[in-house]
Order: sequence, then structure tokens, then C-alpha cells
Amino acid sequence: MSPVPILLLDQTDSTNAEARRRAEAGEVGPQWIVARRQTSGRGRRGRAWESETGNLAATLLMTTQKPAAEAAQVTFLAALATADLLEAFAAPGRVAIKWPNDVMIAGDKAVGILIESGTHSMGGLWLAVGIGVNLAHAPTGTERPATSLAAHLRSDVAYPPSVEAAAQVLADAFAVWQQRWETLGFQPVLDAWVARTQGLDGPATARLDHEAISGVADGVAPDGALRLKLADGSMRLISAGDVFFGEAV
Ligand SMILES: O=C(O)CCCC[C@@H]1SC[C@@H]2NC(=O)N[C@@H]21
Repeated sequence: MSPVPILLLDQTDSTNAEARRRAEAGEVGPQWIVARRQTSGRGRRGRAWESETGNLAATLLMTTQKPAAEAAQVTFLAALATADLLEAFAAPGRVAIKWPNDVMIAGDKAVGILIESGTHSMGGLWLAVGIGVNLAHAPTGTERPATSLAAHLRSDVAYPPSVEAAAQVLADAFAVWQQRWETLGFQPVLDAWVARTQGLDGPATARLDHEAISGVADGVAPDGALRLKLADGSMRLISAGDVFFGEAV
């Protein structure tokens, strides 16, 4: 596979919005869109995503012929690739994934992933795989504690990587996971993701659109949905929403 080009913008509203505009104008990618600054970065569930200068805001625009449910598996590739990026610079043992696609350092959120998609005019789906990494700064005043890579560097690393360097490491890592996914299918990707994910076997609360349900996490289904065992013994499969592990909220 030839390397996916990386477009570095000084500023945009949101790299995901930029990817969407390009897809709707007929671009098929693959293309990484990276911005040094986002003026309207967006997060999941309609939240804003703050990306200070020095942090990475990147979106991979790609198209696929896979059905939507399968295409959504890119979220696992994104989490794994971002964990690889952080592990290349962070003190050992601190990086972990939190279902479904947050990447944490020492238990605090350091990465946000937002996948957007639509029908492409040329057929298939376009996907905007948006990844924000707190390389240099962590936002304050967030609902849950956030951290940055800069606060957890390996002892032999003085500074977090530049936006350019981090984007390249991320793009390379994503390409490796994507290649495995395309050639071997989802199971090896899911296995690797489970091995690096915390909280899949303890108390958890899922906050969905209209309800919050608490139970005990019991691993994931073959499609990556979280299995949540409720007090009455029934099992709920959670495929989207905020999940808080280790506590009832
Ligand atoms: O809420 C989350 O955790 C997801 C945050 C995703 C932020 C990234 S930054 C790059 C891309 N562009 C955006 O506007 N959002 C995503």
C-alpha cells in the first residue's frame, strides 16, 4: 500500500468538517487532514473539542464499499493506532484503551476519536476518522479528568512530538492496522484491542441517549459491542454512548 498523503493546514474549523466537505465534493481519499489549530473542533455527543496549538487534530478521509456496521470497525483501528503513537513516547505501562475508543494515559483521557460517515456520490460510504491527541496540553474544566502526553513522557524523551511527527507516526500505525483488518478480518484487530483495553470485566455504567444503565461489564461481543450484565441477570449489548467503568454514576 502506498503511504496515505498528509495535508497539514495551519487552521480550519474542524478537520472532520473539512473531510466531510471534501467527501461531499467528490473526493474519495485516502487522505489525512491535519490542522495546527481548529476553531470549532467537535467531539462526540455534540460536545466541543478543544485543541490547543501543539496538540494533534487529524482526520483520515477514506471511502469503503463495506456495509456501515463493518465500516464502523475503523474506530478500533483508530484506537489501536493512537495507542501505538502514545506508547512510542510515554512512560511504560501507562497507555490503555477505554471502550469503545478513548485512549487514556494513567487513567485520564488523552485522546478523542470521532467517526463520521455518509453515502458517497461515487458509491459506498465516506468515512471521516477524526482523532484528537493531547500531545502538549490537556484541556481543563472537562467533565472527566484529561491529561496530555507531555505529562507522561518516557524518561529519555524531553518533549512530546511535533504535530508533523505525531501525524506521521499515527498515519503509519493506522496503515498497519488497516492492512491487518483488510487481509485478516476484524477478529485479530478485536483481539489486539481487547488486550489493550481496561475495564471490560468490572462494574460499569452506560449513559445512553435516554437512560443510564449500570451493571458488570462482561467483555465484548464479536462486533465489539460491550456486554453489560444487569442485576436481573439479563445481558445488554452497548454499541454507542459514554461508559464509565469501575463506578455507578
Ligand atoms: O468527544 C470525543 O472524545 C471525540 C473528540 C474528537 C476530536 C477530533 S480532533 C480531530 C477531529 N476533528 C474534529 O472536529 N474532531 C475530531
